Amino acid sequence: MGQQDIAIEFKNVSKIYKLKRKDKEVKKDEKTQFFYALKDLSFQVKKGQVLGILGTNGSGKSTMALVLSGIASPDEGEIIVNGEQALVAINTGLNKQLTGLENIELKGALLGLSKKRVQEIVDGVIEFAEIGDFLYQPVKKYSSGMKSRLGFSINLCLNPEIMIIDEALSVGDKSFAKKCLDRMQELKEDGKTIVFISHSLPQVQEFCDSAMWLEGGKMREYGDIDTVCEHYAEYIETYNTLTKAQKKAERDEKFKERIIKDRKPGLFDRLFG
Ligand SMILES: Nc1ncnc2c1ncn2[C@@H]1O[C@H](COP(=O)(O)OP(=O)(O)OP(=O)(O)O)[C@@H](O)[C@H]1O
Repeated sequence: MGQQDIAIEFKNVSKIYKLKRKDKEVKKDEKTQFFYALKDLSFQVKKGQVLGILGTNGSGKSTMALVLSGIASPDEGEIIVNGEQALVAINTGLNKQLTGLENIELKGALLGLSKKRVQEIVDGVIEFAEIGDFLYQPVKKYSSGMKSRLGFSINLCLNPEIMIIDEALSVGDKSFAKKCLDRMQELKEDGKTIVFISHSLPQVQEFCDSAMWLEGGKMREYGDIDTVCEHYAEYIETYNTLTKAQKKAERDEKFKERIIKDRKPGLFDRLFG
């Protein structure tokens, strides 16, 4: 496979977050900790590939969407993206003070689009989002379903080569989710590269041709859709048989593995100094 066939490449990518601990038993100098939201991920996504990202709460899926779309940058490693990418997510990308229309104009200006192109996107959003006069209201007055409709529609109308969808279908009504899925199917048939992050295993399995399973910020498995979904379903089934205390112990154990004990001064000075 040549470099021209690759849409996305991660080379040893890590994302580090700062964590403030308030528990009384934690020593003063350990109140601030750093941990890996994503750890040492290396993989490639081919052009036209439809990749599903699976993982339980806190496994790093949304962080993955942020670094994939360039909203957040990795703290270690390198991400190479060939083609314009757009992120569709519930809570990112929209300015709450601005109206829906102003959000489209702002996005167009940031991307350097012509007036004509922006008008085409506005027309497309009016048709697809079906939010009526709310387009002229500030986004802070929108319900989460409306925000998702607007965000999804803007990104669809931008027609990006790489589309990253983070849980955008989990809010709003079923008929709109169906309309989005139909549109995503068209994008897939058009050969666009799609990264689809969802809590719904059946949705991922139906729509994607490959899957990545994230666990504790690390890649547990990456490959053919049916194989990864089967292993993930088995894991979830076993996990669901655990008691509350066992689940908590497992979560705590995984979290400990993500904490960075060895503070590399250079890195931390650069990140947080
Ligand atoms: N801005 C932030 N600052 C500090 N920690 C963060 C931040 N964003 C996320 N985290 C933490 O990073 C880890 C990964 O979070 P992320 O949201 O990527 O997981 P997720 O798989 O999308 O979870 P969920 O399914 O619950 O949405 C979690 O432990 C989360 O609490």
